[in-house]
Amino acid sequence: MIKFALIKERKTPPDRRVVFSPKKLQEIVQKFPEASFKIEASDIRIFKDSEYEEAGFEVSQDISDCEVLLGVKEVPIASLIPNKKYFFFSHTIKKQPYNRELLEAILKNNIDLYDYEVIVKTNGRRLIGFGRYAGLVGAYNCFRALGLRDGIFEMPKVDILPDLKSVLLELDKIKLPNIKIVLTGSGKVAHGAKEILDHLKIKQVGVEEYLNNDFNEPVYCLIDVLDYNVHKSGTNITNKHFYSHPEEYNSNFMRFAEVSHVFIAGHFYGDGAPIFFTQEQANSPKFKIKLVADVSCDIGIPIASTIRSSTIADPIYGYDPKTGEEVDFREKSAITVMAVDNLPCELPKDASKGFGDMFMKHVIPAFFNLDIDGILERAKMTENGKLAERFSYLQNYVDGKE
Ligand SMILES: NC(=O)c1ccc[n+]([C@@H]2O[C@H](COP(=O)([O-])OP(=O)(O)OC[C@H]3O[C@@H](n4cnc5c(N)ncnc54)[C@H](O)[C@@H]3O)[C@@H](O)[C@H]2O)c1
Repeated sequence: MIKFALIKERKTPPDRRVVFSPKKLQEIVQKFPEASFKIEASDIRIFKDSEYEEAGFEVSQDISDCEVLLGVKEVPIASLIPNKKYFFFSHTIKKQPYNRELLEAILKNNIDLYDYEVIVKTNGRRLIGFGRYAGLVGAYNCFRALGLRDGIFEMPKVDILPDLKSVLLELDKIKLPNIKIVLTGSGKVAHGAKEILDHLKIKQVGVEEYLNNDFNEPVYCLIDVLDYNVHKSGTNITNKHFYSHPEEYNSNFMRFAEVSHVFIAGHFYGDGAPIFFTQEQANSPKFKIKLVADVSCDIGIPIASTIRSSTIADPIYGYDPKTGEEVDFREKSAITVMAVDNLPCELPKDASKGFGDMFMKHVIPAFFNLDIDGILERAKMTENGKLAERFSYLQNYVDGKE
């Protein structure tokens, strides 16, 4: 028998998401009778404690008898229970300075940490994440910002809507002007954003058509790394080559910036990759983009206008390309920016359900099939108070030496 617990989220601002809904848990225990689940009491979770109890699960303040603890966001150091297996987004794999002490505490407390970001296939492709919901909410927020800025329509904020269905109903009420939208990426975020564009029946066009033609309807173009970067030799190789040698490429994004009104950023930006546009480029008379919905949300470097992340409470700001400073998003000279970095939190019920489906499909079986596909092995960052081999590159970071 493996005893799992759904732990309470303790980060501020409160995160209402959870790994499994009560219904999903019922499905799991039916399929895997050797799994049991206890729920740590929480007054902020999107599903109430009483809903788990009604589904037949024990809710308690004490989950210390459980072996595998499942959370979403970082667990505060003071709340870590030693000698457990934890699953959560630790935000340490890129050596994020603000979580160095957390990883150090995880090692000191002999915790086995499994991070959702490294639950991957053998080819390294991620299996689990909230990306789709970030893309869905990010694209919705993009049109909400457009409506507010240009005074052409008003849309409610997603976090006051109950679910995705209501979000789609709100989109049905708007009419877009004849804009050109460029959407970057090829993963879950980009595809989530694409779902919204397709729901709005915006026409998708190919790169050449997008760059060269005018349209009498709104259109979008979905572009990937070799569309917006070009190898220094002038001949592009493969996406894989770009991922491993980004420094051999130059940005080719300006050709899109010169014809697009809106940029929805849904790509993954790897270290050393060419930047999308600089302040200087944003200042050039040819630069046309006036709204950036930056779901990728890498601050400061790749997209000059993303000078900070924004919040669900206050999602939109303006960027003045002349000064590089923040201004009111309604100012004529401004590029409007939406850069909320916790977008899936705006849709906690759907995001939790979707996440639970993926976790059930890709991870739960691994606990009961001796991990034949190596899913758990690859995702295990720490064991016996040490970093796993795959994560030994984090040693200097944990030791405070970089
Ligand atoms: N704002 C938010 O709330 C929010 C939420 C979730 C994700 N995100 C961010 O959105 C971005 C995309 O996330 P996702 O869920 O779509 O990721 P994903 O893992 O689903 O997709 C990433 C894509 O990028 C490609 N890729 C892999 N390595 C790359 C590299 N070195 N350079 C360029 N591309 C590479 C992959 O092949 C894949 O197609 C990430 O930066 C993520 O942090 C933001």
